[in-house]
Amino acid sequence: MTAAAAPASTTSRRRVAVAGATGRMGRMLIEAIAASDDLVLAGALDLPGSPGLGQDAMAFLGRASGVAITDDLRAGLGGADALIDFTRPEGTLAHAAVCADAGVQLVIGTTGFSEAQKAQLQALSQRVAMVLAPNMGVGVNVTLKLLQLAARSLQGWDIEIVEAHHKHKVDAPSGTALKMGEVIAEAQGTRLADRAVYERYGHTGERRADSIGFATVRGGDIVGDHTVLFAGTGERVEITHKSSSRAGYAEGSLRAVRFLAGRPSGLFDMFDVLGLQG
Ligand SMILES: NC(=O)C1=CN([C@@H]2O[C@H](COP(=O)(O)OP(=O)(O)OC[C@H]3O[C@@H](n4cnc5c(N)ncnc54)[C@H](OP(=O)(O)O)[C@@H]3O)[C@@H](O)[C@H]2O)C=CC1
Ligand SMILES: O=C(O)C1=N[C@H](C(=O)O)C[C@H](O)C1
Repeated sequence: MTAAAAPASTTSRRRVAVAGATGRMGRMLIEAIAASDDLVLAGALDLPGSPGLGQDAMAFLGRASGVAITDDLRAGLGGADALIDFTRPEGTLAHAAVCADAGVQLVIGTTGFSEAQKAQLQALSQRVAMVLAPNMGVGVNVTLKLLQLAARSLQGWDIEIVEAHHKHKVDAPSGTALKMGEVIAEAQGTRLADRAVYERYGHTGERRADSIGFATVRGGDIVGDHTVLFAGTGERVEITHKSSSRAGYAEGSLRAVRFLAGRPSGLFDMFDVLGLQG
C-alpha cells in the first residue's frame, strides 16, 4: 500500500513569480500554481500602463492571493525562488538581468529571440540557473525526439515544416517550428541556418535539394499546430502535434521550476527537465 504524499507546508513551497501576469500564458501559469501543492505565487509582473496593475493576481480566478500585479521588477520578484517568464524577448532579457543579480532562477517560455539575445541569456545562465524552451509541453518534446529519429533515417528526403497559431501571435515561424528545424538539421549533421527557407513567392525555381522549408498560418484561436513533412519518392511521412489547450505549457513550466531546485547555474531545456537528453 502506498501512502498519499502530504502537501508541502506553506513554508517549504517553492516561491514563484510570474512575468506577463495578465497575458494568455501568465494567467494559465497563475492558475496552475494556485492548483499545485508545492508551489506558491510570490509575485506577479506586468508592463507599465497594464490595466491589471494593482489588482490581485488571482482576481480573474475569483480568488485572493495577496499578491498584487506590479510593474516594479524588484518588488514583483517578491523574494521568489524562480520567475516564470512568457513575455517578449526584450522584456525577458531585462527580467533575466535582474534575476541574475538577485539569484532568482528563471523558466523562460518566450519565443522570438535573436541569436544575440540567446547569447545574452547564455551568459546570464553562468550566474543563475535557467530553463529556456520554446515549447514546455511534454507531447511536443516527445515529438522532437520522433523527429530526430525520422531525420536520421530519412536523409535526402525533402523536409517542410508547417505551423499554425492564433491571430495574436507576433513572431514567425513559431519558436517550436524553429526548434524542430534545428533538431532535424542537427540530427543530419548540418546547421539549420545553412538550410532554412522562410519565404517563397513568385518564380522561385525548383526546390533546393537540402532545404528545410517553413510555412506559417495565423488565424482565430488556434492554440498551436505543427506538422513536419518528410517527402520522399513515392511516399511521404508526416509527423504532427496539435495543442488544444495551453494547460500543458503551464504544467511543463512548473516541472521546470521543480527541476531547477538546488541548481546554482546553467542553461537547461525541456529535454533536461523531462529526461529526454541523448
Ligand atoms: N514555451 C512555450 O511553451 C510557450 C511559449 N509561448 C510564448 O510566450 C510568449 C507570450 O505568449 P502569450 O502569453 O500568448 O502572449 P500575451 O501577449 O498574451 O502575453 C504577454 C504578456 O507579456 C507582457 N509583455 C509584453 N511585452 C513585454 C515586455 N517588453 N516586458 C514585459 N512584459 C511584456 C504583456 O503585457 P501587455 O498585455 O500589457 O502588453 C502580457 O502580459 C510568446 O513569446 C509566445 O510565443 C506561448 C505559449 C507556450
Ligand atoms: O505564441 C504561442 O501561442 C505559442 N508559442 C510557442 C512557439 O512559438 O512555438 C509555443 C506554442 O506553439 C504556442
